[in-house]
Amino acid sequence: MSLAFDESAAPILEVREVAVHFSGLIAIASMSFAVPEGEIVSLIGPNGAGKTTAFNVITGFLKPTGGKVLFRGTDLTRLSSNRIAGLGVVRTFQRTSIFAGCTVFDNVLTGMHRQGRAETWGALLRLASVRAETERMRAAVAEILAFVGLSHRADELAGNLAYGEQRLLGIAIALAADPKLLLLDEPAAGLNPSETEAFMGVVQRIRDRGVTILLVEHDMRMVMTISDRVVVLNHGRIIAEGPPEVIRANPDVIQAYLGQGVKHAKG
Ligand SMILES: Nc1ncnc2c1ncn2[C@@H]1O[C@H](COP(=O)(O)OP(=O)(O)OP(=O)(O)O)[C@@H](O)[C@H]1O
Repeated sequence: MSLAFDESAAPILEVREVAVHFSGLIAIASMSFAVPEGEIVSLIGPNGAGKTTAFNVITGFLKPTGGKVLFRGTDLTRLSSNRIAGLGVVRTFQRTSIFAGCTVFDNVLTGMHRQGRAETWGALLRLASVRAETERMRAAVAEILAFVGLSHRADELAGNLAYGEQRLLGIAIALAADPKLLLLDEPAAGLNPSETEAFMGVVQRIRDRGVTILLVEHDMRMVMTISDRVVVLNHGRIIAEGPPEVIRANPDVIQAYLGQGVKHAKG
Protein backbone atom coordinates (compact mmCIF):
# COMPACT_ATOMS: atom_id res chain seq x y z
CA MET A 1 0.00 0.00 0.00
CA SER A 2 1.36 3.42 -0.90
CA LEU A 3 0.55 5.76 1.95
CA ALA A 4 1.94 8.85 0.27
CA PHE A 5 -0.30 10.61 -2.24
CA ASP A 6 1.27 10.53 -5.67
CA GLU A 7 0.57 14.02 -6.98
CA SER A 8 1.58 12.93 -10.48
CA ALA A 9 -1.12 10.23 -10.78
CA ALA A 10 -3.85 11.32 -13.21
CA PRO A 11 -7.24 11.68 -11.52
CA ILE A 12 -9.86 9.21 -12.71
CA LEU A 13 -12.52 11.34 -11.00
CA GLU A 14 -12.70 15.05 -10.35
CA VAL A 15 -15.45 16.56 -8.24
CA ARG A 16 -15.50 20.27 -8.99
CA GLU A 17 -17.38 22.74 -6.81
CA VAL A 18 -20.36 20.42 -6.43
CA ALA A 19 -23.25 21.86 -4.42
CA VAL A 20 -26.49 20.13 -3.43
CA HIS A 21 -29.40 22.05 -1.91
CA PHE A 22 -32.63 20.38 -0.85
CA SER A 23 -35.24 23.15 -0.68
CA GLY A 24 -33.40 25.34 1.78
CA LEU A 25 -31.19 22.65 3.34
CA ILE A 26 -27.60 22.74 2.14
CA ALA A 27 -26.47 19.09 2.03
CA ILE A 28 -23.23 19.99 0.19
CA ALA A 29 -22.09 23.62 0.18
CA SER A 30 -19.20 23.33 -2.26
CA MET A 31 -17.11 20.23 -2.62
CA SER A 32 -14.00 19.74 -4.75
CA PHE A 33 -11.67 16.78 -4.64
CA ALA A 34 -9.90 14.41 -7.01
CA VAL A 35 -9.52 10.64 -6.96
CA PRO A 36 -6.19 9.53 -8.47
CA GLU A 37 -6.35 6.44 -10.67
CA GLY A 38 -5.43 3.21 -8.89
CA GLU A 39 -5.88 4.47 -5.33
CA ILE A 40 -8.25 3.89 -2.44
CA VAL A 41 -9.74 7.25 -1.42
CA SER A 42 -12.05 7.42 1.58
CA LEU A 43 -14.74 10.01 2.13
CA ILE A 44 -15.42 10.33 5.85
CA GLY A 45 -17.38 12.61 8.14
CA PRO A 46 -20.01 12.60 10.86
CA ASN A 47 -23.61 11.55 10.19
CA GLY A 48 -25.32 13.98 7.86
CA ALA A 49 -22.03 15.41 6.54
CA GLY A 50 -23.06 14.76 2.92
CA LYS A 51 -21.23 11.53 2.04
CA THR A 52 -24.17 9.60 0.63
CA THR A 53 -25.34 12.71 -1.20
CA ALA A 54 -21.88 12.93 -2.81
CA PHE A 55 -22.14 9.27 -3.91
CA ASN A 56 -25.60 9.93 -5.33
CA VAL A 57 -24.28 12.85 -7.38
CA ILE A 58 -21.25 10.94 -8.69
CA THR A 59 -23.38 7.97 -9.77
CA GLY A 60 -26.11 10.10 -11.35
CA PHE A 61 -28.88 9.29 -8.87
CA LEU A 62 -29.03 12.97 -7.99
CA LYS A 63 -28.39 16.06 -10.12
CA PRO A 64 -26.31 18.64 -8.23
CA THR A 65 -27.52 22.19 -7.76
CA GLY A 66 -24.13 23.31 -9.11
CA GLY A 67 -20.71 22.06 -10.13
CA LYS A 68 -19.40 19.17 -12.17
CA VAL A 69 -18.17 15.63 -11.80
CA LEU A 70 -15.59 14.58 -14.38
CA PHE A 71 -14.78 10.92 -15.00
CA ARG A 72 -11.69 10.70 -17.19
CA GLY A 73 -12.69 14.12 -18.48
CA THR A 74 -16.38 13.30 -19.21
CA ASP A 75 -18.95 15.35 -17.29
CA LEU A 76 -21.11 12.79 -15.49
CA THR A 77 -23.68 15.29 -14.26
CA ARG A 78 -25.28 15.31 -17.71
CA LEU A 79 -25.63 11.53 -17.92
CA SER A 80 -28.16 9.01 -16.62
CA SER A 81 -27.11 6.64 -13.84
CA ASN A 82 -27.26 3.80 -16.35
CA ARG A 83 -24.86 5.52 -18.73
CA ILE A 84 -22.54 6.34 -15.84
CA ALA A 85 -22.48 2.68 -14.77
CA GLY A 86 -21.82 1.77 -18.39
CA LEU A 87 -18.69 3.94 -18.32
CA GLY A 88 -17.41 1.84 -15.42
CA VAL A 89 -18.49 3.91 -12.42
CA VAL A 90 -20.17 1.25 -10.29
CA ARG A 91 -21.48 1.47 -6.74
CA THR A 92 -22.54 -0.81 -3.96
CA PHE A 93 -25.31 0.17 -1.58
CA GLN A 94 -25.50 0.25 2.22
CA ARG A 95 -28.17 -2.42 1.92
CA THR A 96 -26.92 -5.09 -0.44
CA SER A 97 -29.39 -5.71 -3.26
CA ILE A 98 -29.26 -9.40 -4.04
CA PHE A 99 -31.80 -11.81 -5.45
CA ALA A 100 -32.39 -13.99 -2.39
CA GLY A 101 -34.16 -16.72 -4.38
CA CYS A 102 -31.35 -17.14 -6.95
CA THR A 103 -28.05 -18.90 -6.46
CA VAL A 104 -24.92 -16.99 -5.60
CA PHE A 105 -23.56 -17.85 -9.05
CA ASP A 106 -26.64 -16.54 -10.87
CA ASN A 107 -26.60 -13.33 -8.83
CA VAL A 108 -23.11 -12.57 -10.12
CA LEU A 109 -24.03 -13.65 -13.65
CA THR A 110 -26.94 -11.20 -13.52
CA GLY A 111 -24.48 -8.51 -12.41
CA MET A 112 -22.84 -8.79 -15.81
CA HIS A 113 -25.83 -7.26 -17.54
CA ARG A 114 -27.09 -5.04 -14.76
CA GLN A 115 -25.63 -1.59 -14.17
CA GLY A 116 -25.75 -0.41 -17.77
CA ARG A 117 -24.49 -3.53 -19.48
CA ALA A 118 -27.87 -4.37 -21.06
CA GLU A 119 -26.80 -3.41 -24.58
CA THR A 120 -23.77 -5.64 -24.45
CA TRP A 121 -25.95 -8.48 -23.22
CA GLY A 122 -28.41 -8.03 -26.08
CA ALA A 123 -25.62 -7.95 -28.63
CA LEU A 124 -24.13 -11.11 -27.18
CA LEU A 125 -27.41 -12.96 -27.48
CA ARG A 126 -27.52 -12.20 -31.20
CA LEU A 127 -24.10 -13.72 -31.76
CA ALA A 128 -23.80 -17.10 -33.40
CA SER A 129 -21.24 -18.03 -30.80
CA VAL A 130 -23.62 -17.58 -27.89
CA ARG A 131 -22.45 -20.79 -26.35
CA ALA A 132 -18.80 -19.80 -26.32
CA GLU A 133 -19.74 -16.41 -24.93
CA THR A 134 -21.85 -18.01 -22.21
CA GLU A 135 -18.92 -20.19 -21.28
CA ARG A 136 -16.67 -17.15 -21.12
CA MET A 137 -19.09 -15.37 -18.81
CA ARG A 138 -19.48 -18.41 -16.57
CA ALA A 139 -15.69 -18.60 -16.28
CA ALA A 140 -15.60 -14.91 -15.39
CA VAL A 141 -18.25 -15.42 -12.69
CA ALA A 142 -16.26 -18.34 -11.25
CA GLU A 143 -13.15 -16.18 -11.21
CA ILE A 144 -14.97 -13.35 -9.38
CA LEU A 145 -16.41 -15.77 -6.80
CA ALA A 146 -12.94 -17.19 -6.17
CA PHE A 147 -11.59 -13.65 -5.87
CA VAL A 148 -14.03 -12.71 -3.07
CA GLY A 149 -13.78 -16.14 -1.45
CA LEU A 150 -17.29 -17.39 -2.21
CA SER A 151 -16.55 -20.27 -4.61
CA HIS A 152 -17.74 -22.84 -2.09
CA ARG A 153 -21.12 -21.06 -1.87
CA ALA A 154 -21.69 -20.75 -5.65
CA ASP A 155 -24.71 -23.08 -5.76
CA GLU A 156 -26.27 -21.87 -2.51
CA LEU A 157 -29.35 -19.63 -2.62
CA ALA A 158 -28.18 -16.09 -1.90
CA GLY A 159 -30.85 -15.73 0.79
CA ASN A 160 -29.18 -18.52 2.77
CA LEU A 161 -25.84 -16.73 3.04
CA ALA A 162 -24.66 -15.25 6.32
CA TYR A 163 -24.74 -11.45 6.50
CA GLY A 164 -20.99 -11.06 5.92
CA GLU A 165 -21.17 -13.38 2.91
CA GLN A 166 -24.04 -11.33 1.49
CA ARG A 167 -21.85 -8.22 1.70
CA LEU A 168 -19.14 -10.09 -0.21
CA LEU A 169 -21.73 -11.13 -2.78
CA GLY A 170 -22.66 -7.46 -3.18
CA ILE A 171 -19.03 -6.76 -4.04
CA ALA A 172 -18.92 -9.71 -6.46
CA ILE A 173 -22.04 -8.41 -8.26
CA ALA A 174 -20.43 -4.99 -8.57
CA LEU A 175 -17.20 -6.54 -9.91
CA ALA A 176 -19.23 -8.37 -12.56
CA ALA A 177 -20.12 -4.97 -14.02
CA ASP A 178 -16.41 -4.46 -14.75
CA PRO A 179 -15.86 -1.27 -12.75
CA LYS A 180 -13.05 1.17 -13.40
CA LEU A 181 -14.12 3.19 -10.36
CA LEU A 182 -15.89 1.31 -7.57
CA LEU A 183 -17.83 3.26 -4.96
CA LEU A 184 -18.32 1.34 -1.74
CA ASP A 185 -20.99 2.67 0.62
CA GLU A 186 -20.23 1.54 4.19
CA PRO A 187 -19.10 -1.97 3.22
CA ALA A 188 -18.10 -2.84 6.81
CA ALA A 189 -21.42 -1.80 8.40
CA GLY A 190 -22.71 -4.64 10.55
CA LEU A 191 -19.64 -6.83 10.09
CA ASN A 192 -17.80 -8.37 13.03
CA PRO A 193 -14.04 -7.64 13.43
CA SER A 194 -12.84 -10.78 11.62
CA GLU A 195 -15.29 -10.21 8.75
CA THR A 196 -14.10 -6.59 8.57
CA GLU A 197 -10.50 -7.79 8.43
CA ALA A 198 -11.33 -10.13 5.53
CA PHE A 199 -13.21 -7.34 3.79
CA MET A 200 -10.24 -4.99 4.07
CA GLY A 201 -8.13 -7.59 2.28
CA VAL A 202 -10.70 -7.92 -0.51
CA VAL A 203 -10.89 -4.14 -1.01
CA GLN A 204 -7.10 -3.86 -1.19
CA ARG A 205 -6.92 -6.71 -3.69
CA ILE A 206 -9.56 -5.02 -5.85
CA ARG A 207 -7.38 -1.89 -5.87
CA ASP A 208 -4.31 -4.00 -6.65
CA ARG A 209 -6.12 -5.36 -9.68
CA GLY A 210 -6.34 -1.85 -11.05
CA VAL A 211 -9.79 -0.72 -9.91
CA THR A 212 -9.85 2.71 -8.27
CA ILE A 213 -11.94 2.81 -5.08
CA LEU A 214 -13.94 5.57 -3.43
CA LEU A 215 -15.01 4.43 0.01
CA VAL A 216 -17.54 5.81 2.46
CA GLU A 217 -16.99 4.10 5.79
CA HIS A 218 -17.47 4.79 9.50
CA ASP A 219 -15.01 2.10 10.63
CA MET A 220 -11.94 4.25 11.25
CA ARG A 221 -9.56 1.32 11.55
CA MET A 222 -10.55 0.18 8.07
CA VAL A 223 -10.29 3.71 6.67
CA MET A 224 -6.91 4.44 8.25
CA THR A 225 -5.48 1.05 7.29
CA ILE A 226 -6.43 0.75 3.64
CA SER A 227 -6.81 4.30 2.32
CA ASP A 228 -4.15 5.98 0.23
CA ARG A 229 -5.92 9.28 0.81
CA VAL A 230 -8.76 10.52 3.01
CA VAL A 231 -11.20 13.36 2.34
CA VAL A 232 -13.07 14.66 5.39
CA LEU A 233 -16.49 16.26 5.07
CA ASN A 234 -18.30 18.16 7.78
CA HIS A 235 -21.60 19.98 7.30
CA GLY A 236 -21.30 19.71 3.53
CA ARG A 237 -17.77 21.12 3.33
CA ILE A 238 -14.37 19.51 3.00
CA ILE A 239 -12.42 20.32 6.15
CA ALA A 240 -9.30 18.22 5.49
CA GLU A 241 -7.72 16.07 2.83
CA GLY A 242 -4.54 13.98 2.79
CA PRO A 243 -2.91 10.67 3.62
CA PRO A 244 -4.27 8.83 6.72
CA GLU A 245 -1.39 9.74 9.01
CA VAL A 246 -1.91 13.45 8.29
CA ILE A 247 -5.69 13.23 8.71
CA ARG A 248 -5.33 11.35 11.97
CA ALA A 249 -3.30 14.25 13.43
CA ASN A 250 -5.44 17.11 12.08
CA PRO A 251 -7.03 18.99 15.02
CA ASP A 252 -10.10 20.04 12.99
CA VAL A 253 -10.76 16.42 12.08
CA ILE A 254 -10.29 15.23 15.64
CA GLN A 255 -12.67 17.94 16.79
CA ALA A 256 -15.29 17.17 14.15
CA TYR A 257 -15.16 13.45 14.01
CA LEU A 258 -12.15 11.34 14.73
CA GLY A 259 -12.01 11.65 18.52
CA GLN A 260 -15.26 9.77 18.75
CA GLY A 261 -14.52 7.56 15.77
CA VAL A 262 -11.11 6.42 16.98
CA LYS A 263 -12.45 5.72 20.46
CA HIS A 264 -15.23 3.72 18.87
CA ALA A 265 -12.81 1.85 16.61
CA LYS A 266 -10.56 0.91 19.51
CA GLY A 267 -13.44 0.01 21.82
N1 LIG B 1 -33.50 13.66 -0.39
C1 LIG B 1 -33.20 14.51 0.61
N2 LIG B 1 -34.04 15.51 0.91
C2 LIG B 1 -33.76 16.39 1.90
N3 LIG B 1 -32.62 16.35 2.65
C3 LIG B 1 -31.75 15.37 2.39
C4 LIG B 1 -31.98 14.40 1.36
N4 LIG B 1 -30.92 13.53 1.33
C5 LIG B 1 -30.07 13.95 2.29
N5 LIG B 1 -30.58 15.05 2.93
C6 LIG B 1 -29.90 15.81 4.00
O1 LIG B 1 -28.62 16.17 3.52
C7 LIG B 1 -27.66 16.10 4.55
C8 LIG B 1 -26.54 15.14 4.13
O2 LIG B 1 -27.05 13.79 4.15
P1 LIG B 1 -26.20 12.53 3.71
O3 LIG B 1 -27.11 11.34 3.77
O4 LIG B 1 -25.50 12.79 2.44
O5 LIG B 1 -25.14 12.44 4.89
P2 LIG B 1 -24.09 11.27 5.21
O6 LIG B 1 -22.79 11.95 5.43
O7 LIG B 1 -24.14 10.22 4.16
O8 LIG B 1 -24.65 10.69 6.58
P3 LIG B 1 -24.59 9.17 7.16
O9 LIG B 1 -23.20 8.96 7.62
O10 LIG B 1 -25.57 9.24 8.30
O11 LIG B 1 -25.05 8.23 6.07
C9 LIG B 1 -28.40 15.65 5.80
O12 LIG B 1 -28.74 16.81 6.53
C10 LIG B 1 -29.63 14.98 5.26
O13 LIG B 1 -30.69 15.04 6.17
